[in-house]
Amino acid sequence: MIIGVAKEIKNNENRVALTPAGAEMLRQAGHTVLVEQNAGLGSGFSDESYLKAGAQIICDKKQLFDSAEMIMKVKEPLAPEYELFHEGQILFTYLHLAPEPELTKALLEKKVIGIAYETIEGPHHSLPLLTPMSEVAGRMSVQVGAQFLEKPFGGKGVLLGGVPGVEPAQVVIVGGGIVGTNAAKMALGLGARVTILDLSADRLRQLDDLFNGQVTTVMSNSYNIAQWVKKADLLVGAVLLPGARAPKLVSDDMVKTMEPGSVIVDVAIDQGGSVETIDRVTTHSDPTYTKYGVVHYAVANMPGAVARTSTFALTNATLGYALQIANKGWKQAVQHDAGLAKGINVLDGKLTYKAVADALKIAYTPLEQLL
Ligand SMILES: NC(=O)C1=CN([C@@H]2O[C@H](COP(=O)(O)OP(=O)(O)OC[C@H]3O[C@@H](n4cnc5c(N)ncnc54)[C@H](O)[C@@H]3O)[C@@H](O)[C@H]2O)C=CC1
Ligand SMILES: CC(=O)C(=O)O
Repeated sequence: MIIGVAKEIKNNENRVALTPAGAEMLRQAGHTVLVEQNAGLGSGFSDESYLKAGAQIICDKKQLFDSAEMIMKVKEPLAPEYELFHEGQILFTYLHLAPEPELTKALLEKKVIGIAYETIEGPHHSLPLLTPMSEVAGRMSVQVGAQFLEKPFGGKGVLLGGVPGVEPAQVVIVGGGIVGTNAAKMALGLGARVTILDLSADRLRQLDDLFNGQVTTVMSNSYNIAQWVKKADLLVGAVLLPGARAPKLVSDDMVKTMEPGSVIVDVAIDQGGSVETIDRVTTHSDPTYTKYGVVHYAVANMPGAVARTSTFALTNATLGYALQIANKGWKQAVQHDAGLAKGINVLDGKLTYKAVADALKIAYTPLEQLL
């Protein structure tokens, strides 16, 4: 198979979908790997390192897209990329289609085979290609939250851990999955008080065990969320209903009860965001805005800022799937791996992921009907 690795164009997106090691493994399996010029630079990989691994460097983005049977990316395509796809081309990347009607329309019109990292399933409904970036973003949420709590960054001037004689800050995390757990680890490590709300009583039990009672676990409902949002110095949005638009769990009225200079980091923004006062996606170059005196951070590609760590973590998880798709062809690969099949969101002009179809009010076609 001819595989094209595109350079990312999103604001401060420094990750790349394939490392030189991955290029070498695909080459050894008999595939042709085309890498867009400078695609790896933001993660510390030179064009020479890809050439040494047996890849070819392509200077022209259009030529790369025209030649490749499978395009590997990190982030969802942006408008200037929509035109570059061709019918039957495989796109292997994060897609997050539920909040993206224009992108979805473009991929359907182009009849692209869109395999979304974030909906591929592993054992027990785990999300193996989302997990590594959720680990990164969960950890970062506390790092960036701590910074924006500082006065020069618009915050109330509170140190997460406090100091002897001065109480620590209160971190409230809505959603106790991978992002939530990693945020809690960092916040506890810095000495903050931590509360996690989740819908699943089993998950709350696991968190209580995992943190040995050091975090407060609370059942998620609108009453409890309102109580805890009011107390939060740092609020982290970390919910997910796979594929679907994130539920707006934190209302406008709840945010109004927060103290001025408190901070919200809504990690779930890539699925549309879980906080009502977040009405726009922010970027690494302009990461925050203030509403009702509260600092809002809503960057949809947080791991792009720590690209070297993130690229290794992401490609550790994606490469095996890329090899399956390239070696067997997409159809056989999904027929052999039901978890990989869950990644197919669009195929042959049809929407094949139910939660996305429901969010966008587009007809849903079960994948099995198209195989
Ligand atoms: N902004 C960024 O750069 C990044 C964003 N993300 C996003 O972070 C979000 C969370 O991802 P993960 O932690 O991996 O998901 P996860 O599936 O591991 O955890 C989600 C948790 O939310 C809980 N939940 C669902 N509905 C809830 C409700 N009403 N109240 C409270 N909890 C509820 C679930 O029970 C689950 O424990 C996703 O949208 C993911 O795409 C992940 C990585 C990077
Ligand atoms: C998960 C995701 O959207 C990201 O890593 O950017």
